[in-house]
Amino acid sequence: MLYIIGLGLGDERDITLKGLEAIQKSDKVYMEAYTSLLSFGLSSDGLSNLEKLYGKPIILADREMVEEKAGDILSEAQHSHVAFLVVGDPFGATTHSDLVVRAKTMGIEVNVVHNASVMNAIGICGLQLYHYGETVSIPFFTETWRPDSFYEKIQQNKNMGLHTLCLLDIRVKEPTLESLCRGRKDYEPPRYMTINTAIDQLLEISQARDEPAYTEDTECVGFARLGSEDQMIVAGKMKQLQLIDFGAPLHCLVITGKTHPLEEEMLDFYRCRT
Ligand SMILES: C[S@@+](CC[C@H](N)C(=O)[O-])C[C@H]1O[C@@H](n2cnc3c(N)ncnc32)[C@H](O)[C@@H]1O
Repeated sequence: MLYIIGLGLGDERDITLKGLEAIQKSDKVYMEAYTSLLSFGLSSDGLSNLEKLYGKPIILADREMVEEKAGDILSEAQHSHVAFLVVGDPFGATTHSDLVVRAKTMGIEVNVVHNASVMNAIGICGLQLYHYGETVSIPFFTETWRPDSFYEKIQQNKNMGLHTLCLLDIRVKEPTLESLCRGRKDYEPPRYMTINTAIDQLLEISQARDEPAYTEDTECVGFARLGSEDQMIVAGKMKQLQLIDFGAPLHCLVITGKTHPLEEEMLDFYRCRT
């Protein structure tokens, strides 16, 4: 049996009772550690908090492990109970479908335990979830790679009056360029994109267009550490949010479309006053 269990967004206590029971029944517990982050991070302390509450040792599975060793995880699940933990919801903006497809193809029973995701937690600001268009991901620009495919999607959403959720890049366990050349793997320190960097990049792309889909005066909402006790939510123009320090990761940004008066009333609670 393969259990795929959502942990929610805040800390170890956000697990559901069903999720906890499934972990306790499992012979081995893996935790996916590269598409999101619980609010206390994955330091050795953070991990031991999880292990203490869940009563089981947890094996951290980075991208390499999930991509290269999925076969091993799945063959364990053929004859024992294996839990695969995912921060947020297993199907909220993450693609664990490949694992499910491989498991089902091998005849392994798959049991998914859902939890809160960033995709629904953003509802707290009052912008209606059914007024959103396609979600976009903003990757870190480099000197030589400045992809702008998110721009057309934001423009299409804007044209339809829809809001856009921008998920911001996470770089965990990325091999350094030097180490790739040397054939030995050294890793860059983890990087999590801030709202400030996202806005810099978004404006760099829109400023090169004739009739930009958004400008520094476009209304947005910035979210940091949703679901944790110190979560931060601020609504304001892009140029206002650009100056705010949102603190520790994770961050995401919503570019608003056409708003309903009730949405505006809710947004007022979060409005930037500067
Ligand atoms: C791949 S998505 C997260 C998927 C996760 N499975 C879920 O359901 O929430 C990761 C991105 O979502 C955003 N994000 C995730 N959790 C967040 C949080 N608690 N607060 C703010 N943004 C968050 C960040 O932009 C992050 O880079």
